[in-house]
Amino acid sequence: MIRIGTRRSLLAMTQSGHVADLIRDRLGREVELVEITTDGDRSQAAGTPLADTPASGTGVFVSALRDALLAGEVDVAVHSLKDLPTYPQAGIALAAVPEREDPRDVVVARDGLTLGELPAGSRVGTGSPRRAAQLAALGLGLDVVGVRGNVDTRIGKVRSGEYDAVVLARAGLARIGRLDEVTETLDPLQVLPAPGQGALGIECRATDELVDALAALDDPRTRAAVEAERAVLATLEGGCSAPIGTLAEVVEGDDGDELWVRAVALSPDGAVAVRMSATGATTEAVEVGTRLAKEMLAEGADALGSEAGHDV
Ligand SMILES: NCc1[nH]cc(CCC(=O)O)c1CC(=O)O
Repeated sequence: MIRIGTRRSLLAMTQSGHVADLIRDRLGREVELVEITTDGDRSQAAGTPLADTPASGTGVFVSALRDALLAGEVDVAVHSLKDLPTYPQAGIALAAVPEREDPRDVVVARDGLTLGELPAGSRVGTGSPRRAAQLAALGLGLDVVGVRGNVDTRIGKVRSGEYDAVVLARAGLARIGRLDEVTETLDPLQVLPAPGQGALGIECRATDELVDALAALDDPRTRAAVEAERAVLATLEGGCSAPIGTLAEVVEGDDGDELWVRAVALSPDGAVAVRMSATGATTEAVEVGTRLAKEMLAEGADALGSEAGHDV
């Protein structure tokens, strides 16, 4: 019996349930979901929501699941990959990255509108410096305002008229069956997603026999893409604190599959951006991402500061 530790939120339960199905179908093993209540959940219940990925350090949600793994209370933890820090955690293995959902950001706006149709001064909610900077860079005169809470809470602020629109990850809406709320899917040409967005990270204890078994759930194309994106993030984080968007895709090259990686680093107000791309072998994902980020730092990304630091 494999025990999967999960938070109680709808998105977490859906993601854990999806991985439970994969383990049953592909490994033929029995699975049980074990609920883990985190400090973050308690503080949300008490009415003071925390950011699930603070500007520095590992998010409270990620930490609680890893603690349960290391204590032997559960055998597997499922995370949104974009919530996982780039540096490894002692004793924990990232055993599998299954096939990714659509990584793009989407708009949920009043009256079925797109960003371009919203009048200047419209209130657009996002808690992410990456989204805020890229929205500002569109030059539409939108009023970008902070928003916290789960997906339902955020959509509710559009329904109630408090905001004209919110920007969210398409993958989160897809997983909880709310894609019908989407009024526009943002082209990565304009808004690049967070590193790892739309992908899941499946962790287990590094010494567990499960490391080898779970490898069967790994999708090599997704793994290559997210390794490149996380290398971009890790390298840029070392040299600047600007909001970052990046997307790696496996595309058809002259000699078969190759990785195509796009990335942007922006000043927090979106006024200055360094936007570049790189291609390379799918087997050299980390190298491609690292090289791209180093070029971006040399092109001025190192001077794009943000007190808010990194968020998703
Ligand atoms: N930090 C919030 C978070 N973490 C993962 C997702 C969505 C699912 C994903 O990107 O895999 C979201 C919500 C959002 O950004 O809209």
